[in-house]
Amino acid sequence: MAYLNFDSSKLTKFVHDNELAEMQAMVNAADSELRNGTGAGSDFRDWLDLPTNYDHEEFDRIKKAAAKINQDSKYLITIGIGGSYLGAQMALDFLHNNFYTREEETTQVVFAGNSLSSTYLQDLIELVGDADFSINIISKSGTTTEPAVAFRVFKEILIAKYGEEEANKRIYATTDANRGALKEEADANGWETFVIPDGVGGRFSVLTAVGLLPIAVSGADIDELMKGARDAQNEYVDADLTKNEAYQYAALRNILYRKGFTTELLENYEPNMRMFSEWWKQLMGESEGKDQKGIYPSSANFTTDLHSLGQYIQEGLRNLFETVVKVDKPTKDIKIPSQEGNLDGLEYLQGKSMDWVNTKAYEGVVLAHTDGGVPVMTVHIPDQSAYTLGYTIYFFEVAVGISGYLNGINPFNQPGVEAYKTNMFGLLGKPGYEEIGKKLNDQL
Ligand SMILES: O=P(O)(O)OC[C@H]1O[C@H](O)[C@H](O)[C@@H](O)[C@@H]1O
Repeated sequence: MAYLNFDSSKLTKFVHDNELAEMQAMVNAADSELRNGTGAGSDFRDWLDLPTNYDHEEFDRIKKAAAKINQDSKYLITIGIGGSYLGAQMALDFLHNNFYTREEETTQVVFAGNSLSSTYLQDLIELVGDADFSINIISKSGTTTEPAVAFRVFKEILIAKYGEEEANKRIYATTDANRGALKEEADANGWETFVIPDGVGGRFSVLTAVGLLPIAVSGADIDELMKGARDAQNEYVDADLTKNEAYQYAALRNILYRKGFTTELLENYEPNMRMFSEWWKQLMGESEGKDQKGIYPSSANFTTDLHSLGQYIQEGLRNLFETVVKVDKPTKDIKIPSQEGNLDGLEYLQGKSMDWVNTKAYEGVVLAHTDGGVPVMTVHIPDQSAYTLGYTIYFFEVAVGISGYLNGINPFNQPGVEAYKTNMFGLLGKPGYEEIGKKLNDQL
């Protein structure tokens, strides 16, 4: 059995025994497109062997930069959006205490540039106050509006606080190796730079410096993270569906999709995995939602959302399926105390582990939702270690590569995200976009 345990045993009501095997020929074709680069978007497959084929010199520099930041900064303002944000945030949440703060000992990693909210940015400025800080600006293109705005604001504060020379030592730029506005600015000012490799798209970049620097600054073990991903890279190579659980997941979600189950909910039973779902949503949504087709990636956080979305999932429109990422061994457990009088009626649970109760809730939900007509699959992950996270990241990355090719699309581009940007630039009066702006303003 693989390190992760993918459980599709509850799908029998929805998927016949023969169906998975009948996908094998299509999976072989998808595998060949992915591995041999014969599929669309083949220039963006370098994440496939990233865990074994990364820049070790840069990896060491990341650790050194993290150590320096830990010494000289109370805050690391990590600026980025989409693939240049979600991976780091989800890893920090996944790997740390729910009330994560490293303020007292070392550096608190905080995020900016992931929205256009002026209130958020001003709140962050007020949080940082007079404290020492550094900036990690992350942008593959170097031109994305949200991070560029936040960077301007914090750069100005940094220079005012430290003067240009010291400020230049406190800015770390993670961007393209050779091109782009950010690369140019970094070179001109002598900032330390880290590379987002050409062949790794933003949503596949968490195991590059994009994720690794903030994760290392947070004190998490990036060696273990890479080791987990490396072992997963070695695990999920066989195109044989009986042997490859990441491919099984990819094939089964396509089988379900073709039966009308067009929305997938990624679910967890740990509040600090909420952002894991947000990371997964970009990975799946940007990869698969194109050519007017694709599974819509959504999420739910349990047991919390059983008290809000639970009704819909149980009895609403039957286009949903669920993929649970279940932690088998919690980082911490608590025993439920006894209480005199038993007024809350919970005495039958006294002395029981709270995680056992959480797991019984999960089991009950799987059966109820299955009865209600919602297919449920589970990816069991052993714990919330850095190793497990690296492994799990790779599981979903390789699955979406196969899944995208199974559905006949290019899983590695994202042409659709430009449409709103063009409109926004027109409305903002960006030079070169005046005509578009004029037309749009007439429509408003
Ligand atoms: O890293 P950047 O070039 O700033 O891009 C950040 C994000 O924004 C874009 O709009 C894309 O849709 C994403 O795929 C990307 O991750």
